[in-house]
Amino acid sequence: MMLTALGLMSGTSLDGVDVALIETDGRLVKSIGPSGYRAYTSHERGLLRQALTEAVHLPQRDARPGILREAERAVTLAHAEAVAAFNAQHRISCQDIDIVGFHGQTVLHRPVQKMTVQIGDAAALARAIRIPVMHDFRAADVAAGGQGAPLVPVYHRALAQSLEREGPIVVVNIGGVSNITYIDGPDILIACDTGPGNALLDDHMFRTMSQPFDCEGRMAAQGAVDVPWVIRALEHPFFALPPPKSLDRNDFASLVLRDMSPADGAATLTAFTAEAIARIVPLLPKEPKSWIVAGGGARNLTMLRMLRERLQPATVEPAESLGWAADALEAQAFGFLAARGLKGLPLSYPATTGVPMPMTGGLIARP
Ligand SMILES: Nc1ncnc2c1ncn2[C@@H]1O[C@H](COP(=O)(O)OP(=O)(O)OP(=O)(O)O)[C@@H](O)[C@H]1O
Ligand SMILES: CC(=O)N[C@H]1[C@@H]2OC[C@@H](O2)[C@@H](O)[C@@H]1O[C@H](C)C(=O)O
Repeated sequence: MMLTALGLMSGTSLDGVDVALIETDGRLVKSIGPSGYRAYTSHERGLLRQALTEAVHLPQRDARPGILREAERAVTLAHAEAVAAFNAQHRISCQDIDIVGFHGQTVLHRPVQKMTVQIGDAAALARAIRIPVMHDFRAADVAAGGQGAPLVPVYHRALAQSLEREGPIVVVNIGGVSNITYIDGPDILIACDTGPGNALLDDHMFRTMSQPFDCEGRMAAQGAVDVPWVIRALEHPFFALPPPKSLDRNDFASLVLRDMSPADGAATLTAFTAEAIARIVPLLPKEPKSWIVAGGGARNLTMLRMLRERLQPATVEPAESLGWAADALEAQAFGFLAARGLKGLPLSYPATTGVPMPMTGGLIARP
């Protein structure tokens, strides 16, 4: 049975809430509907940044001391507003939507300690929007010994099925953290995080230029890469680990650039992200033939150039050039995952998260 699913994603970039509608049975994507976005205010972003700092001390995953409670309230409210505005704009009523997939906001991700924490109150959201809400997608995987991330690979696979192209294909999502999905025919699906995405670069642009990100990679385009710094940064043991593997947004936050201009800093951090993505190639079964770049990083032209230089002769193209919505892809994925969760289908596999067996997940909150 086809379901109309509304996916909601608030990613590690802490920029806002993406909303996307899809029609799916959890296997096939029948149609892709409109998408929307509700940016966080600077107050909300500040709260989320504080929540990330405080989450490091969380004693258990459902505890919400201090600022975390306040941040959770803000996340829930922002999502409720995002859905209300989206439904009003597209004249959709709550009865038209079968299920909402609510990722929440990750504030801590330490799978080794079986801790992955996404804040957001699903029961309150379900009451506010009067639609059943599936949430807590990562917990079952982590409890079973998996990484709990990335979860979008099953959606990338569903989209790639409609592309008639020879594998292996890699979809790389450059959000706050970068992750890849390797697809080779109907049976081979491998995934992992690769390293930084835009988070270090965003933090650098904010610190040095009071800008939220390096628009189109213009700042990086004017700078010179500090190659020894990138080589040293890549000595971190994470990069030599084979997939599956995952990261917390702040796993590389302790890496500090030496004193350099904002442009050189942007160029160096962009090169670090691109090089970290390219480092996954020798850890994959075969060299990919084509790369599809999704996430906000696909809008960074310097990032795309640096990726092309490192991944040739493979082709590198932004997801949008295939007609995929680069910004809404993850929100669509969480709509798709909600449909899969409702049907008890796997969200993750041994080769995508390291979970011992294919694993379904998600909990339901009803209005
Ligand atoms: N026009 C642009 N030029 C350059 N970079 C951009 C542009 N638009 C967005 N970005 C980058 O993309 C980021 C947002 O990406 P995205 O929405 O994919 O992240 P996310 O969903 O929060 O992250 P994650 O995938 O880690 O959960 C911004 O913080 C910025 O760094
Ligand atoms: C724990 C967590 O929230 N991880 C995110 C993060 O952002 C990108 C990367 O790290 C990915 O592993 C994951 O998000 C995507 C949506 C995923 O689960 O596929």
